Amino acid sequence: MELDFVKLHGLGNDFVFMDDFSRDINLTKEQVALLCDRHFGIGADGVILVRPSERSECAAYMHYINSDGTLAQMCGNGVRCFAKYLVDRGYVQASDGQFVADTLAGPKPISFEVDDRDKMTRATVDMGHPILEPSDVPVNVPANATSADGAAFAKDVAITSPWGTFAFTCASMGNPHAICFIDDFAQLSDELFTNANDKSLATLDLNKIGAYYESHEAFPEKTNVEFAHVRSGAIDMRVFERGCGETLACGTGACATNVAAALTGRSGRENDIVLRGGTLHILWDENDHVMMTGPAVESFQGTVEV
Ligand SMILES: N[C@@H](CCC[C@H](N)C(=O)O)C(=O)O
Repeated sequence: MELDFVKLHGLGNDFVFMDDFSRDINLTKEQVALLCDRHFGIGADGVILVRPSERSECAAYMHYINSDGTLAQMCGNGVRCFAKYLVDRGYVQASDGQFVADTLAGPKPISFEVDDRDKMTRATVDMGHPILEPSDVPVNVPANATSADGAAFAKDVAITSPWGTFAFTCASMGNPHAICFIDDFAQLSDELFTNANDKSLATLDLNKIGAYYESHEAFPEKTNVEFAHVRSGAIDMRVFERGCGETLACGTGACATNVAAALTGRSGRENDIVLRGGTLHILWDENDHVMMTGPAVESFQGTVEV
């Protein structure tokens, strides 16, 4: 079968988009893995099928599939690219400046900016409220803290690994995240770094430690794993994503990290989250909504045989 595709990315977190308004694309896990393969396929972190929405207020439905073929409820970088796909192809009027995207995690209102050719450049997505109750994240640990709004959550919960014990704060943005803040990388085992003479977030061996925690028994639906370092005015973050491994950026991960930093008293509620692929601006507002702002870029389009 030949399928048309468009490749888009948000800060290097990249996706193969396909028009599935007729709902007749049914990809197997193997086909998704091949499309996402960087040597034998197009190369991407996930596939996004653009489908009709059953909600009258929504322009379309984003069906997100990780590169290993598993479904995820939400994708922050993907939903900005979804907005660009819809605006640039005229499914959403550029002059409207806003619309609502439908996702497995519910409707997400989006406002966007366009350039002088009416192509979308940046978007702010209302990602909704974070889910903090541990059983809803889900994470199999009891809540050990309460937010200023009275929400119980798992704060800096110690979970052991073969390389030492790490403290995770857990939150869901529709999909699960476990965030570990590290102040001093020099204290960690040499085995966790690709260069033990330069221990930093940049040299942390995420393929080792991220993969371990992604599938840890504490996380019944697996988890996205973030390692973060708070500095003045910004938070540096790297992510090992459930179902695709390390990516250059993760929108939901940036939102969850911002929430976790605020919840644990490490920062305020508004931060630049600095990822390998660039920076997202995240605000956890007074109405308990997390607002994510960042770019979306189209790379190329083509036809592929699956
Ligand atoms: N890259 C995404 C998240 C994609 C889904 C994730 N891997 C999961 O399985 O939950 C983002 O930008 O949020």
